[in-house]
Amino acid sequence: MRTAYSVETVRAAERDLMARLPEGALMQRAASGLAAACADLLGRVYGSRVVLLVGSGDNGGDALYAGARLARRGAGVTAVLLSPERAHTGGLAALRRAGGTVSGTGGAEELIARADLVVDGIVGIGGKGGLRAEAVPLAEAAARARAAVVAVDLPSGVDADSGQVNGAAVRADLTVTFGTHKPGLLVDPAREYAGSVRLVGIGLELAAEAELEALQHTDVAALLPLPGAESDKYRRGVVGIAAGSARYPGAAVLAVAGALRGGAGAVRYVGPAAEAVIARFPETLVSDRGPRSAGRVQAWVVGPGVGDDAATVAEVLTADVPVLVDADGLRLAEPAAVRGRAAPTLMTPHAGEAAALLGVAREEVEAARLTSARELAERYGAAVLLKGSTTLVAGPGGGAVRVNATGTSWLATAGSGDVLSGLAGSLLAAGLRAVDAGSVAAYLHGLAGRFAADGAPVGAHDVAEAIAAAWRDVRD
Ligand SMILES: NC(=O)C1=CN([C@@H]2O[C@H](COP(=O)(O)OP(=O)(O)OC[C@H]3O[C@@H](n4cnc5c(N)ncnc54)[C@H](O)[C@@H]3O)[C@@H](O)[C@H]2O)[C@@H](O)CC1
Ligand SMILES: Nc1ncnc2c1ncn2[C@@H]1O[C@H](COP(=O)(O)OP(=O)(O)O)[C@@H](O)[C@H]1O
Ligand SMILES: [K+]
Repeated sequence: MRTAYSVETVRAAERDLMARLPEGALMQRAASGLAAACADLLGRVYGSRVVLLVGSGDNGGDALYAGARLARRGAGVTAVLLSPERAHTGGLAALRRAGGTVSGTGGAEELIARADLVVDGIVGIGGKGGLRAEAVPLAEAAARARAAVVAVDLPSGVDADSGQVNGAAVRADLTVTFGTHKPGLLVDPAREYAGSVRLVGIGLELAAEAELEALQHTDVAALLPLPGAESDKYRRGVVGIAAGSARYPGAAVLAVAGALRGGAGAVRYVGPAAEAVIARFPETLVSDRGPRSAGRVQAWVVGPGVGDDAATVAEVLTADVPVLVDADGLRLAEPAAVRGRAAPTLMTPHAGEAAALLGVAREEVEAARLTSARELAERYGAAVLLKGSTTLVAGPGGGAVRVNATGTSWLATAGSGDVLSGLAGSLLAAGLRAVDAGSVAAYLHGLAGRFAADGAPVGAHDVAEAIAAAWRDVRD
């Protein structure tokens, strides 16, 4: 499991560790890891031109000490000081001793244009808001330059805890982060500014709960529901799909396609698209009676393509088994009916649907994914899977939010959300907890999207078909 911790937790762990170590030891660990990453990126350090962008805090100190290490290996290193009187004293002295030079911000843009590497030590976890005005032209020059950009701890200007970006921020090719990932490195829009991320251990002991968790292959493999020798189709779980309409039969077909690949032993379909479902998937158990009379299921999926069929949504919400609510179902569900449920509920909105539920603009949700997912989970007392460039799954009781690492923008294709809801519903029926079902489904769906696309556009049915390959890859 990859984890990310809040700034508050990182600060507390740093304090504990610093109290036990000689002064400056932690910063030397950070600088040594940073210099090594810069050297790897440069390939040849000797003779290279390195520009350090140095702010007034310890983030700038890391950059200065790393710059000193590179200067000792023969790089030409210039530090651009944003606040010369407040730059880290020890770091500055170390850089000067190693033969590095120092410059103010005048002329910095030309230096950046000629550099092989720009190290962004403007601001780290001490940052508030977007970049300050004097730093903006430097970030812009770095973005224009051919130099590789390495961010120290975080790209300056992004919010470490939320992943929000308010105003200008540095765009890095690589971020070297210390001790632990910060939430902003894993959640868009900030994630996009970070480039690839390298974690340098500095010995922090993080006792508190993580803010974010990202499942890895082994975590997913441990959660996948596998049939035992004594399994039969009912013991593996039956998932009910209440989806589709005369107008949108395809949503039903795609939700069933996902559900058949999710580990439940049988898929039961109720709704007006039974003919289309059976034509494509003859193994589906179909019923033209309402959800309550359709026969026992261990979990329901309701909503994809149901149009305005509020009665079906309301009926499913009274079920005493886990229910996944998606698409039209999110619009039609009575908030009180969701909140009043005793069995688990998993809601799977995209940003537009989440915005409608929260009563804000879509852009607000996209700018603040983490808080939006948490807020929805709390308001509805449900697990919430927020889809999009970063897929998050928040539990109803707070705690670490799951962030999916496998997504690909090839998944932004009509109907792929229907496949996801069928898949997640199937995992719920097989017995996974709501947060696990959502995050395992997002993981498999993301991998399936990558496998199906392989660099070319795909349709949602291709994604469904690739889910089996995603399972095999995870279990390998
Ligand atoms: N304390 C330590 O021993 C260690 C610190 N570490 C480094 O220290 C950093 C945190 O250092 P600090 O607490 O000094 O804080 P930062 O260096 O992140 O930022 C604080 C300074 O930046 C300025 N600032 C705040 N917001 C800004 C903005 N939006 N634009 C421009 N300037 C802004 C503030 O005036 C303040 O002087 C970490 O991110 C990490 O890089 C690491 O070296 C690990 C060890
Ligand atoms: N930019 C993106 N990067 C990664 N995944 C994305 C992106 N945009 C959409 N997705 C994924 O594609 C799927 C689309 O679902 P949804 O928006 O419900 O579409 P539909 O309603 O057409 O099925 C979701 O799994 C979502 O997370
Ligand atoms: K930085």
